[in-house]
Amino acid sequence: MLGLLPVTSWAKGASIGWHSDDNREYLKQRDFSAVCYLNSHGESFRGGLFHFKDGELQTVVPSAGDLLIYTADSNNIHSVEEVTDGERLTLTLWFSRNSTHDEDMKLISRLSQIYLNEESCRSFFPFPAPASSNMYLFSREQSFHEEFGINICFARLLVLGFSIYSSSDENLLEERCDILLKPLKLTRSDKLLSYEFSNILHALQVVQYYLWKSWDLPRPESTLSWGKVTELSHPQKEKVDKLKLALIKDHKLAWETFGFRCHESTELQDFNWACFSVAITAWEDYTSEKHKDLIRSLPHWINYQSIFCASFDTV
Ligand SMILES: O=C(O)CCC(=O)C(=O)O
Ligand SMILES: [Fe+2]
Repeated sequence: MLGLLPVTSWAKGASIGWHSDDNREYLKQRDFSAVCYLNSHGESFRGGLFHFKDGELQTVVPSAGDLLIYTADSNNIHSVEEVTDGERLTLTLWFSRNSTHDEDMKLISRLSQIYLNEESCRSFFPFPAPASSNMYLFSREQSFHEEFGINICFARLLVLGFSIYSSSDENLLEERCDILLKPLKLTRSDKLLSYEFSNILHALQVVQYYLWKSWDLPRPESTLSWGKVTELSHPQKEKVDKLKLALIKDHKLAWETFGFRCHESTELQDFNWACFSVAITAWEDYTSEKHKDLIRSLPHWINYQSIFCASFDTV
């Protein structure tokens, strides 16, 4: 029986002190923990070493593909050193002996509700629905107040050289982050792409996809397949700056948190809107393929009451 959190990103500054993984009343169902390291210490990040408090194995140096398994109780108190540079990526899983805590079934039932309803199946559009806007607030203080922090989606785009234009009313700026949950456009070096993204997550995912796949994407046609690019007018520029000021209260924090990724900006140096426009379509194709896979697999998952069907065939 399995519980999992999706990929965890440990940005610079992240750490966790001594703890066991079942150290809260609501975590008592955890029997075993498994951490799969998705990238390597020394290559992708510095710091972030894993330590056991007791026992023979004291320190684990994360290396891509390694899986660390231990009991979730106080026999295995552990900690993670502060990440001092780069981004540490892990996949964390918890196993329970108690089947009532099986998260597969919860997820399958949720997915069935969404996808076995024909109406929602037909109306599917592969754009991510953002969570509430304060989910994306980050600040140095524990209390994530928008007066001090940064909006992490916006900060990530900013560090990669993009900014955002929203044609929404001026007074929407008052609502700050909520503006990012509405349709918006991307700008870069005073140029504006007329294509309208559904929301900030849509824009961010296309940018990430472009960074990931830019070498594999088909060559752009001479004209942009999505919208056109214009020079930002003076009033538009003012609006872009106003939004930036409203969403990034702590500029230094934005760079500290995401700036290490700047090697990616070399890929963005000869940025080409036509290529980017190809990425918009390619991303849409990619996500709708994933969606089709999910619909195809769902009956099988329901049948087996599990998403992760391990095969025990001997080689
Ligand atoms: O990422 C790791 O190495 C361990 C993470 C951890 O201790 C936890 O998530 O409870
Ligand atoms: Fe832990």
